[in-house]
Amino acid sequence: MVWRELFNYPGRMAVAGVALVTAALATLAIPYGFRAVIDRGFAQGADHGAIRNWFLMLLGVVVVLAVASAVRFYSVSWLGERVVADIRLRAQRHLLSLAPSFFESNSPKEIASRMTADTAIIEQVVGTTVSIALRNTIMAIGGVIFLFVLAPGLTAWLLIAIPLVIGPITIFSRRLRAISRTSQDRVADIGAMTAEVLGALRVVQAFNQEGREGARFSDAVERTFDTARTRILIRSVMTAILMFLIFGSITVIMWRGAIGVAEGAITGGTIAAFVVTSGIVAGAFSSLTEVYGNLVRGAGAASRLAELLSEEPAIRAPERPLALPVPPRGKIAFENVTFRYPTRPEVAALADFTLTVEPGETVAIVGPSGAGKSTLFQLAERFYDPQSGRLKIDGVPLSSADPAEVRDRIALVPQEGVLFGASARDNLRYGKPDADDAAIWQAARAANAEGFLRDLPQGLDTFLGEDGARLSGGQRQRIAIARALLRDAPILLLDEATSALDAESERLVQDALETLMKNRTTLVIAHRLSTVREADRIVVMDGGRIVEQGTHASLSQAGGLYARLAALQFDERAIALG
Ligand SMILES: Nc1ncnc2c1ncn2[C@@H]1O[C@H](COP(=O)(O)OP(=O)(O)OP(=O)(O)O)[C@@H](O)[C@H]1O
Repeated sequence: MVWRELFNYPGRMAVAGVALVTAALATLAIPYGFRAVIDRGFAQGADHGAIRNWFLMLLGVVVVLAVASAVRFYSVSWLGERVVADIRLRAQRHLLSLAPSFFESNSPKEIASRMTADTAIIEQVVGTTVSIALRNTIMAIGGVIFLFVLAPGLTAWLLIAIPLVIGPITIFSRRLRAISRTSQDRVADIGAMTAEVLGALRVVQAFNQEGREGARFSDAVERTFDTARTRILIRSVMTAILMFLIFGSITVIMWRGAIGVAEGAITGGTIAAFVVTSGIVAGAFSSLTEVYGNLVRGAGAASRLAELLSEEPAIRAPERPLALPVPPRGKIAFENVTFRYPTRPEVAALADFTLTVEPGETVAIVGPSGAGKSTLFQLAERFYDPQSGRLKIDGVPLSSADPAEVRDRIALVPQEGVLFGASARDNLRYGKPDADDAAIWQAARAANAEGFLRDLPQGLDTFLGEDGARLSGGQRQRIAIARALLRDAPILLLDEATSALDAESERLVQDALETLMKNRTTLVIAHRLSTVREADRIVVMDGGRIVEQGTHASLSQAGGLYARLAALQFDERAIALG
């Protein structure tokens, strides 16, 4: 997946590759230059011109190294960031195409963490780790070849010393990595705990539990500290052992080298070049062992994301969708529909359910909790497909139509007015992004939302805040109604709010709803007496089936489930009026 994304930028990849190799070779050229400078440039009686030439050459290499390193860093990091940006965009587009059922078995929280944490790991791998790995591979191989050319005898010693140093590093780093992971988890616990407590601050204070929360937090902080202490202790010991091994081996090798110089077998410049190069080679090897873990982590992150991206949407348009008739009529029919939620296959949320709502008709759905009322809406919006039976809009089966076209014919007013963290204007025209202010105000007026919208500090530009927390329940409902009015769809799915509003607010919402329902086919999950009284038909549901149908008057008289529900659910006047 990552490769495919990378190959969208071949030019950038080529530049990065050339810079990478150039920088690695320039690094290796520096000790070679040192040798020449020491052996020839510093020789007694050497000619100043020769000294200048050697030093200028060395400076030239340094300039190449500096420029190549900068180009490498920029292009490789650029690739890392770009690839992650592309993956994030693709992932979000893909997630929005999945049916809601996917998120019942895959928690949105976990997916959010994949979008941030896993992509960050990939960014690190592409932007840093791969480049470190390539650079160090080139330097390790090139360096060893160079060392053999310089002094084969000493290199043999070095090849014994390298595993001696790398071995402990590998063992320690593995242990350290495990502890770092625990350490990160502990820090995450602290974050989660803080968020939880602040989110429930009112409850904590109302129950006077600040002390207990403090103690709980203090436990978590101390646990984090203990883990961190183990981590830094291991690191300290590791530093001591490594220092000894690295400088000990250098000392031994130098010692061998000094004997060589004394015997006239090698020059001082060669020794200097040898020490610097072996430092580079050792560094390269140790980086390689370190980045290996990161590469593995990156592969894990990439495969989790790839899995997410390859998830097929459960609902999609057929190859050749049937067009819905124009102009729309607004007829909606459920024909022998049986449906079980994928996560709860043992319960039939709808069982052989048949209902036809004629264009312009208002049908109130009433029933106890869990009767399947909301499920009707879920199927009408085609968030799920029924296991048997079918739904039709204007005579076209939903499964043969394009879901986008079906949803275009429907305006949904959910129980809780959902508000996005955006301006009032954008919230209102959510279902019709091209609506102008005149149309927005007209809808707001019809939804009884004009007054409070005009009172907002910056009018329609006012930011409605996270979850629209700055508006009351009734105001949010009226915004949802105005939104549905603007959308102007022939079918209205209305889930009346159960939350109690004060009488004034209730009346405003009710008036707004009446305007909205005019000339539309309406399916309303009713919680208010006024709604059921005005409906053309009341459908009483229980256990996924229709148990009664009729008007308020006829059903109240029948003395069945409706009469009992009405007595409980609607206020006392319901009984009196019924
Ligand atoms: N997303 C879901 N996953 C699994 N089961 C579900 C899901 N949503 C609803 N159900 C189950 O399906 C049945 C019908 O639920 P539905 O939400 O349609 O009832 P309802 O009549 O709207 O109830 P309420 O008035 O409480 O909202 C219930 O048994 C419910 O537990």
